[in-house]
Amino acid sequence: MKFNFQEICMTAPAYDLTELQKESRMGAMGTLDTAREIRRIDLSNFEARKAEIADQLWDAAVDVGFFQLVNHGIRPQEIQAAFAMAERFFALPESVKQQYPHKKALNVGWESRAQVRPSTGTPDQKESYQITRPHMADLWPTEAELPGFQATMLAFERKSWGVGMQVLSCFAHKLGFADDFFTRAHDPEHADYQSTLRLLHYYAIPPEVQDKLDLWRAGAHTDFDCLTLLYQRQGQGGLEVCPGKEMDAQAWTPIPPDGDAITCNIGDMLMRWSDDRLPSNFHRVRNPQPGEYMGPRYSLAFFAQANRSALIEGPARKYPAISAGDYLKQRVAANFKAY
Ligand SMILES: O=C(O)CCC(=O)C(=O)O
Ligand SMILES: [Fe+2]
Repeated sequence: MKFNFQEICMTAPAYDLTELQKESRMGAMGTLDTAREIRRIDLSNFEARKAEIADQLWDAAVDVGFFQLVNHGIRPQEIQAAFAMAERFFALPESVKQQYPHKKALNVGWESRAQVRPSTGTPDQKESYQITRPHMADLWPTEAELPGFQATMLAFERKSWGVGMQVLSCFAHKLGFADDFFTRAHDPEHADYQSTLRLLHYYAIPPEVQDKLDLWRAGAHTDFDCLTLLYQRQGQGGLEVCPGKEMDAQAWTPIPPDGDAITCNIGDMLMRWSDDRLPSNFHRVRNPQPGEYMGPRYSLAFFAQANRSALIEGPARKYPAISAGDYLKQRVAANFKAY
């Protein structure tokens, strides 16, 4: 498939969500800003310290929108086990992975170079596999193909959900909702649960193209969800952020992997649900530059996406109510147009 930059620009205004119109303007390289502080929030002793943690989360979310969680209760061994399994999954033969293809209607399963970001108009240089509990019937590799994969990933998904709900309970509190408001909206026992664990593998850069890289590992975007929990691997950097309120300046700040800290960002769903008080933020994964590590990059992302039937409506009703199901459908459609 050929991509023509002008064509992309001309089609951009056709997006009906304002989030997408914004995104279509964010494809340029921009400049570097290393002065922004990515705050680290300590979740230890959560129940007793909840009020203090909620204040810290709120301030970090409002200022930069990205923050890192430490002492979050997920053990380093569990994170490493999930990464090891993800690596094994992506190392399966193409013919095996093809049996578990991405389903656009449900946004689950395996894809390779299929996600075209509205910002760049080119396919992300990655493969990914998405797990959404209720829709996995024919999408798990068999135990013979990859022993222990399903159990490891389901356990990791559940742990990530737990941490995500702690953070969201703080935001609920600050927004004047009941503390368990978002936990109920992300109920995993419900058939319309749509939170997703995504395994990501950005391809190693072959030597012959290392000095002429024009594609993005992940083009600039905001996430569709309420909250993203991102796990990165030491030595495999490239993630950069540009706070939404500063998008006109297009200055990007790197967020290097940092031990077992979980990198978090607010997504568009929570921005809308908070009447824009909690801004979602642009981020991207850039290619390594000459002299940097050119090997593969793995990451794991948990997207807390409210259940399909949940109604997104802020306390001040700034936007018309929309179901989380309808909201997500529009965003997925704009990213996977080709099929
Ligand atoms: O892999 C990363 O570091 C970022 C992934 C990401 O932003 C996404 O999948 O939405
Ligand atoms: Fe993202």
